[in-house]
This record gives sequence, structure tokens and C-alpha cells, in this order.
Amino acid sequence: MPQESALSQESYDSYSESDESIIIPPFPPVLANHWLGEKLGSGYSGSIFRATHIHTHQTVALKVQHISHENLTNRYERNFYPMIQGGVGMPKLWAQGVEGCWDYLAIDLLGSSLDSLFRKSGKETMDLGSVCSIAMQVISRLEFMHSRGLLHRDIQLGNCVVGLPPNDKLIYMIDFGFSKRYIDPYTHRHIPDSKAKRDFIGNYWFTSVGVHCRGKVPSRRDDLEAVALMLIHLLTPRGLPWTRHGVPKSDDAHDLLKRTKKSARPEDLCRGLPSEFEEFLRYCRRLKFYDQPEYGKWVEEFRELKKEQGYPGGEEFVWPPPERAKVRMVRPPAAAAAGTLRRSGGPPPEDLRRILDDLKKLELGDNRQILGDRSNVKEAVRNAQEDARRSRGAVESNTTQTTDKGTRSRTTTADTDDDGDGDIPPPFMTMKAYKLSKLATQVSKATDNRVLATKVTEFIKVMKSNTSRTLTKDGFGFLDALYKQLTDPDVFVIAPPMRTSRSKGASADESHNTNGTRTSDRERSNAKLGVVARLRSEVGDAKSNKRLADMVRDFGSVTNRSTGRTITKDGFAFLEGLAKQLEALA
Ligand SMILES: Nc1ncnc2c1ncn2[C@@H]1O[C@H](COP(=O)(O)OP(=O)(O)OP(=O)(O)O)[C@@H](O)[C@H]1O
Repeated sequence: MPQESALSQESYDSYSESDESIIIPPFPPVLANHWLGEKLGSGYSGSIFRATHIHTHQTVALKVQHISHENLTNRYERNFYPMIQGGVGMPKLWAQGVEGCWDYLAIDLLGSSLDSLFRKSGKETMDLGSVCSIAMQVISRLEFMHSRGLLHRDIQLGNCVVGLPPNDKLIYMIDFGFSKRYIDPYTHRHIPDSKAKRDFIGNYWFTSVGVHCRGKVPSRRDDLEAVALMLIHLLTPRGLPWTRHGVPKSDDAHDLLKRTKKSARPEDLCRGLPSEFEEFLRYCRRLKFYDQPEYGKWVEEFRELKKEQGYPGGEEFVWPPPERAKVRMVRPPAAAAAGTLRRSGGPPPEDLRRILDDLKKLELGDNRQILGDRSNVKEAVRNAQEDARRSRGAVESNTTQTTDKGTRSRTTTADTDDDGDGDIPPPFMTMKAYKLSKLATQVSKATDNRVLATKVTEFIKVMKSNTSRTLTKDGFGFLDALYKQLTDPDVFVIAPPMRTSRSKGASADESHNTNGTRTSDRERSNAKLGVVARLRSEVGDAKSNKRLADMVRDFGSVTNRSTGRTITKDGFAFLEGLAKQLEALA
């Protein structure tokens, strides 16, 4: 069953697949010398507890995950804590490791997430003063993370939490499970851009349009765009348009969400809001892949906006928000109502009122919306309701087709694109598993056949160097990644397009003869030896990546169904033939 995160129950976060074959035992009362107390949250791969050290009595947040979880985010997260220690609003890592079957991280105990504070307030929108504080602080946190060569990649309200007193006005960033180095630690260079489409990593609501809808490689600009979307969301009644129907439960619903997100224009999303928000969103989208954002400029813009609008204080996030001061606002009331007018240099209030009245009289046609005309709000609400009805229909009609893929907001395959640092496996992983999972990651990044060929050769080497030639979960992970790359036409610079007659729905153990036609059921041998021997003999004749993909799938499938799951002599010969053929097709 998909495992639901605490956050997803009500709003933003995700679902993930979990391996049904693994029975997760109950959490122990004591772990790594900590008494486990109240559960603070459950997430993608585990749970977080308030925990007290049995000797020092120090209270921490213990993030606990079962080591057999297929996507152990602690494994990635622990690599990044050392890079951010000492930064303002960065949690301190006190201890980490594996005890028994539990992987744990002991971090600073913090307060509530912005998501939870906002939901509990019961308000439709957050007050502008608080949103400006969030803007200033989160942009500064990202500036710090980026200065350490790290992207967050999962900006959302649930991952911004306030500290405990006396740090309760400070926003902390948490959850670095999807973070990634964008500066190579060895060359000190920015990671390269790529035209190949990638599975997205992040969350449905706030991940940038480029990364989520266009499959682009994330960089600093995308973290910032996520902040912009999060701020606009907080100021919009019922939130951003694509967040209104909950987590998509099918591929079709996800596609619809992406289309809505992609087509939403900044001016529509920000109608009625101070211009800074639209400008910030546009700015983020204009940034180039390698650009360094002007963090300081935007922090100052939001500081100024907060002050101008009569909200007390500066960056500090005070919750619940204090009364807005009844001081005369710098921005004239009419300009504030118009919202999208520039903060400074506008005409005096009287002139402005006249201009707006004249504008209203203009014949702009029925469909043209006028800035600040509140009648549009009604229409917008009507449209949104209509939209909601339509897409609810789409979601409902699709729920019957829901696949495990459709329930994910976070891509579980591609999150392994961080290679981890160094060649030392985490303590709970064997060297073989570690090498295989690294190879799987590399394969999913490969963009031509030659690289795939070398990865297959390395795979053979790892499998042969081990006393056990059993294809484990990580070995299958490699084959899955390879299959996916071979079938994805976007991945290849050179993609020999030779179609086989195989139908899409053909079962995994069906095979082809050398002419590319499907073998009959009678011809087909279910015995592993027979199938693998045939694959071995046919691989040299495969003339396309698609055909090779089918063979990889058949090989994985037949090995999976065999009792020993070992790679036989024929199996190795098939893999060697595969590497050779990939070279030939490169
Ligand atoms: N240090 C902390 N102190 C207090 N509460 C925390 C802390 N870290 C997390 N939480 C709570 O737990 C929730 C989930 O945390 P987090 O996002 O780190 O876990 P997750 O979603 O399981 O992460 P992952 O995606 O890496 O599996 C947070 O929204 C927050 O409410």
C-alpha cells in the first residue's frame, strides 16, 4: 500500500511506494541511547520523534527510518548536514548512524512547520507581513545553502519550521533528503545542464515549472522559484490553482496538474497582490541555469514592502502575527488596492483614482480583465469552480486506473541521482549493494549507448567479483534503470529507430526470434536456462535500443522467477553481448 506522509494527509506532501514484502517492526522504545517520545511527524521514508538522551537528557528530534526502506532518505541527508552546520536557520546534527535495523539522525528539536501553523490559523490567506518575513528568511537560507554548494530541491511549507523559544522567530530549513550538490566538490564547477528530460524531484505544488513540467535539471533558480510559488500560494484564497484538488492520484491527474501549472501566467497568479510577488516570480523564471540569484536585493525588496505596508518588525517571523500598525502607509490606499502598481514614483492618490475611473470606462471588450476591478474576482471564482468541477471529474474518472506511479509526488527512481560522497558504503550496505546502486544511478544519467555499454561491463565485473552471483534488489535496480534508459527516446543523442513487432502489452517473458517476430507460446521455454540461452544467442542481432530493452526486461524477469536468482554462464554471456551491441549501436 502507498504510505502516506503526515503532511500529505491535509495538504502538500507526498505518497511513496513501499515494499510490501518487508514487514516493518514497531519502533523501539530506546534507540541510540535516546528514549523515543512523541511522534512529531511521519514522512516519506520514516518518522520523526521527540527523543531524550538517556544520560545527558538532551532533547532532540530523531529521524528514524527502517534500513530496508527502498528509499532511505537519511542516507542522503546525512551527507549534507556537515556542509550546512553553523548556518543561521540550519538544524544542528547531533548524532547519526544505524542501530539494529534502524537508521537515525539526531537533529535539533524545532517547532511547528509553516504548513501546520497556517492550517491551524484557519485563515484563507496569510497576512502580508508574515509572508514578507518568510520571503526574507527563506531566501536567506537558500543563499546560505547555495553558498555551500547545495540545492534544497524540496522547498515547501512543511519543510520550513520555526525554532523553539528563544528561536521561535527564526525559520529553519529541514528535510535535506532531496538535496543535491550543484558544485562538484572535486572540480569546484557548477554541474552541467542537460537537454535530456529527467524525472522530477520535488513536490507537486511548488517545484518550478522548468523542473516539474519540462524535466529540466534543477539549479539555484529553481529553489528560488519554489519560494516565489510558495509565497503566492499563501496570499491566494484557496491557494495556487493546481493545488486545489489535492495530490493527483493518477498519471492523468498529474498531467492535468502539470498543464495547469505550466499555463498559469504570473500576472494571473499574482492579480491583486503587491507587484513584488509577480516581479519575483518573473525574475526567477528569467534566470539562466548557471546564474547566481541576487538574494540580497530580494530580501531588501520584501523588507521594504513589509515596512511600507505598515507591518512592524523586520525579518523575524512572529506568530500569531501582531496587529498591523495603524500608521499612515507610505503606499497610497488606491495604489495598494490596485496592487500591481509600482511601489514608488506612482501618481498622487487623487490622480490615481481618476485614472482608474477612466480605465473602467474604457471599452475593452467583455473578456478583458481590468486591474483592480473586483467584479473580475467573482468571475475568477466562477471559472475556478468550473475548473475544479471539470478536473474533479477527470480525477474521479481516472482513479480506477491509478497505478503506483500515479501516487508519487516525489520520484523514487531518480532521487538516487546523488552519487553520495566517496566510495565507502554506508554501514548498513554491502560493498556489492553500494556499487550496484551507484551503477544504477549512473545508468539513469547516461545519455548515450557508449556510456551504457561501459556501465553494463562494470555491472558484469561487480557481479563476477562477488562470491554470490545472486541478483539482489540492487541488481534488479540496475536492470530496471537500464531498461528505462533504453526505452526512453529522449535520452539518446543517437537513437536507432528500428521498430520491432512486439506489442506494448507483451508479457515480460515473451521473446522474439532473430527476425524480430514474437515466438509462439509453444516455442517459448519457461525454463530460465532456455530463455537466457536464447537471449544470449539473439543479442548480437538486436538492431535497436527498444529491442535491447525488451531483452533486458526478459532477462530480469526470468531471473527473478528462477529459484536461485543467480546469473548463470549464459547470463553473463548475454550481458557481455549486450555491452558489445550497445557499443555497436552507439
Ligand atoms: N527537527 C525537527 N523538530 C521538530 N519537528 C520536526 C523536525 N524535523 C521534522 N519535523 C516534523 O516532522 C515533519 C516531517 O519531517 P521531514 O520533512 O524531515 O521528514 P520526511 O518528510 O519524512 O522526510 P523525507 O522526505 O526525507 O523522508 C516536519 O514537517 C515537521 O513537522
